[in-house]
Amino acid sequence: LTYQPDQAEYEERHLRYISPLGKGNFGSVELCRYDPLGDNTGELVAVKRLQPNKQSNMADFQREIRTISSLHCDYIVKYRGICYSMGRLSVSLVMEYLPYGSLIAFLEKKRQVITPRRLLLFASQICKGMEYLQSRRVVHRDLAARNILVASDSLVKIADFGLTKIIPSDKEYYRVSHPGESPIFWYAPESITDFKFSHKSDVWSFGVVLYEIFSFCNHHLNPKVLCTQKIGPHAQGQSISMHLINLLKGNWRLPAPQLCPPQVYSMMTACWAYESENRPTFSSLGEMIESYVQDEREG
Ligand SMILES: CCc1cc(O)ccc1-c1ccc2c(C(=O)Nc3ccc(C)nc3)n[nH]c2c1
Repeated sequence: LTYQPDQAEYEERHLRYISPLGKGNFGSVELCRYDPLGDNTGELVAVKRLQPNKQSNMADFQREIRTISSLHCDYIVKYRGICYSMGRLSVSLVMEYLPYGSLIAFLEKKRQVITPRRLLLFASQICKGMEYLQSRRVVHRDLAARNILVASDSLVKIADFGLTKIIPSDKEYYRVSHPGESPIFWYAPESITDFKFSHKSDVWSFGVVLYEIFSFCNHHLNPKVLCTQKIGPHAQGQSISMHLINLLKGNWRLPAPQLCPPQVYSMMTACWAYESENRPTFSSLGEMIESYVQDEREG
């Protein structure tokens, strides 16, 4: 019996279902224990089953697996392997299980005890994870607090690569053919108007994640809630995007969350430069955050 800690293929008969973990971009995520010894000593894993009837997603699913199996970074949820079932008809993705769950629930629950310094630590970890993705020419396309998972009180990781795209080596951006269930309130303007995605559009979304973090993911201050309030209830469907674009063109941005340090809000607004080339890079954002943590310590 060879013990292979990071084996790439999981046998379905040893993958024991425990409970649901929520709806992802494709299929749903479940908590399972991989317990080949059958004595409950196996590791807990997060498993995303692809609904077998959605064969159209199979190609996307294979691409997601190829992308994330090549990522190795402390700030990105680790790939564990795959599990074939139904005689290799359907495939499941097996990922590292993060016990604290989503950053949204964590910040809402612990808002009384979390310091701005801890929020900056989380921001710098996400920034480092994004810097790593950029070094691999991977564009996440769905960076949002809902896709950040908490590994411990002092470590968060980027998750859910269902929408990631790899930038072709001869281009600076990736253009998708359709918006899909696009979370437009996290999208850069060029992603809304031209479906263009790049590291610079991920930087825009990073600014929205900073906003979510420093508003402790307060539901009443959620980007979708605030933008919809600003646009007004009468708009619906396609015109919501156009209303949002006009607001952004008119220089409206999400307001500074309460208690948000001015330097942090200026980082957010830098990420929200309308023209993508005027936005900072993840490495410069990382330096800004580090310098701000330094000042705070000396302050
Ligand atoms: C397998 C889907 C996937 C696909 C991908 O490409 C990247 C990451 C993930 C993923 C998604 C969710 C989780 C989770 C969790 O949801 N953990 C938790 C813990 C506690 C509570 C309350 N809720 C929740 N842990 N590891 C996870 C990995």
